[in-house]
Amino acid sequence: MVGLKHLAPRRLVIAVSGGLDSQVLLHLTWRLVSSGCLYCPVEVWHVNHGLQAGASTWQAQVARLAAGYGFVYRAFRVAVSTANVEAGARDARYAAFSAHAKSGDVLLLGQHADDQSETLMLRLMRGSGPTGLAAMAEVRTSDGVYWVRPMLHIERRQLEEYACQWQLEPIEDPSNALEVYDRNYLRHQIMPRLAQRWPSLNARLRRSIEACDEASSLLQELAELDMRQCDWLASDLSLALPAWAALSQSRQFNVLRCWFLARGALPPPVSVKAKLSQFVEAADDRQPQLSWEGWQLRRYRQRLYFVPEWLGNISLPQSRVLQTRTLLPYGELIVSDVKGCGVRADPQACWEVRFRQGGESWQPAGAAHKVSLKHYLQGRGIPPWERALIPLLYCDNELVAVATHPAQGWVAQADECGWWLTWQREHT
Ligand SMILES: Nc1ncnc2c1ncn2[C@@H]1O[C@H](COP(=O)(O)OP(=O)(O)OP(=O)(O)O)[C@@H](O)[C@H]1O
Repeated sequence: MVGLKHLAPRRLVIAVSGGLDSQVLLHLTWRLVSSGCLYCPVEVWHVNHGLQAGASTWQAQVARLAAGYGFVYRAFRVAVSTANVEAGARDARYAAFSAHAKSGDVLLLGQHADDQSETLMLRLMRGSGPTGLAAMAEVRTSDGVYWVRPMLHIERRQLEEYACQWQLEPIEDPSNALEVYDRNYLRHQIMPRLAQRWPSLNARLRRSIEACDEASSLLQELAELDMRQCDWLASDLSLALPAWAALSQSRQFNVLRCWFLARGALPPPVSVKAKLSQFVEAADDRQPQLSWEGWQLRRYRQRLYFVPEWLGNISLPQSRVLQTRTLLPYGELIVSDVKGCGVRADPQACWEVRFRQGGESWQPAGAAHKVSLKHYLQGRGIPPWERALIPLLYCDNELVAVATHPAQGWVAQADECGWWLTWQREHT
């Protein structure tokens, strides 16, 4: 198995459906463990999608398998949305794995070379670009968890021979025969014909996959360079509009695509792309915006912002009593003691966090007199859609501090000692 011996996991988890691939994966792992090549706790995880009559029987069969190999066994029951059963089952399964995996875990999945070729073909049919056509990654990390597919270079035929040699008894999922599912249709009707005409089909397709993977890495590197050039700020998800607009159109799209994918959002569809130049050229005071799939592109003072739509729909509390940690609907305020500068600490006073209603005024640190909050926020370049969300700190009904900059400490009135407030804002 590719690379598995070289991993040093905190815990090794094998995702086992009970089918051919995962049974071979399980057996190979057991051989590595029993020959002393792998020293770590090993667990077998099974997801019961509850979709088939045999689901509970399979769950029990996988439990027996795991016990036979001497591995810890865990099963998760998930609910699958029925709109698209195939994708729903996969999403529910990956969500269950993500929810239970911990940083340092290595999670093994049993996809093989034929699965990889099918994935490429499915993505071609969907019109994917280089990133999609790079198909499944052999190793991917997320939140410290390694998702590894060690059998991507092994053909299904080889797995069948292995299963036969070791007398494994894979569970046959009857839904694998249903050609209403695109993958099954490809597997049964298309791939065998292609392989007849072009022998070593998987190896041929793998060359394209590798070329796409390389092209995708280059596009990512170019996007990172361009984003730096465009003064991209992670703190407020924005970049400089003039620098971005000066790029060629392909590089503009490339920046947006990589930017959005990194935030877990879908890249802009063709309909949005077609409106981009109009959006860039619109006058500032028109407050132009483009929306798709729960996200918006907005402009403010020569910067381009990528804003999650839910931000506009948050229901904010009228007021919250300030605590050492005050949880707000999209972030947290943390109070710590400081010397030299801070909000003057008076534990006897009534401290509250509120949000903007309009008409507020206050006296920022160093200012000779009070200013309107609206002008203050304009002066700090806070975009209009952000202003309602900024936590305001009140002491005995008087506005004393304003959290204008997420993810940074903020102070209002200088004093000998006091409180330092950190506003940790959640971005999606
Ligand atoms: N119900 C499940 N529980 C745990 N892991 C699963 C489950 N379904 C799939 N997997 C994991 O994902 C891999 C790829 O899944 P795929 O969608 O090809 O499912 P599959 O065809 O049912 O896999 P298999 O050939 O193991 O039956 C499997 O090899 C396995 O590691």
